Amino acid sequence: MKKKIKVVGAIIENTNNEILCALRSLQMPMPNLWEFPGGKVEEGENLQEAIKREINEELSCRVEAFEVFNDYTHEYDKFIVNLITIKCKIIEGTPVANEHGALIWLKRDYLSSLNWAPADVPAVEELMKEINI
Ligand SMILES: Nc1nc2c([nH]c(=O)n2[C@H]2C[C@H](O)[C@@H](COP(=O)(O)OP(=O)(O)OP(=O)(O)O)O2)c(=O)[nH]1
Repeated sequence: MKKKIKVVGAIIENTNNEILCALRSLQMPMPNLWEFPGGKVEEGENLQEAIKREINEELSCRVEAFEVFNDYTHEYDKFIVNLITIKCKIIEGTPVANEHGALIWLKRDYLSSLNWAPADVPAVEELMKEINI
């Protein structure tokens, strides 16, 4: 049976209404795909705790986590990912790519120009449907 992992991803928007997109590095599994920064939820952690910890580790900044934005399960060849995206706001620091190949801020309209991890596609589509200011 395939292993199922629970993963949280942060949807971080800046004051220009751009979304933070992160490129998985060549050292990571599933390299060269774009994702929402985050990672696996550890045992005993709630989603909010997990996303704050992951963002601190990966981007060296602190976020406030709001509501769940999208919850989608995707079956990859070797495992199943339940990706839960959460809207977040940076409350301290500026994102630094400690682990990712690149970080970019993109307006919603351009999100589909990136090659996203398959589990992220529904969240990306939902974001693109949100009203652009
Ligand atoms: N972080 C993140 N992972 C995603 C997304 N979409 C998606 O399919 N994944 C997959 C890639 C990985 O197989 C898995 C998350 O693993 P990870 O390697 O980022 O998690 P982690 O930081 O806890 O890693 P680790 O050091 O414990 O191995 O979920 C996404 O938007 N963000």
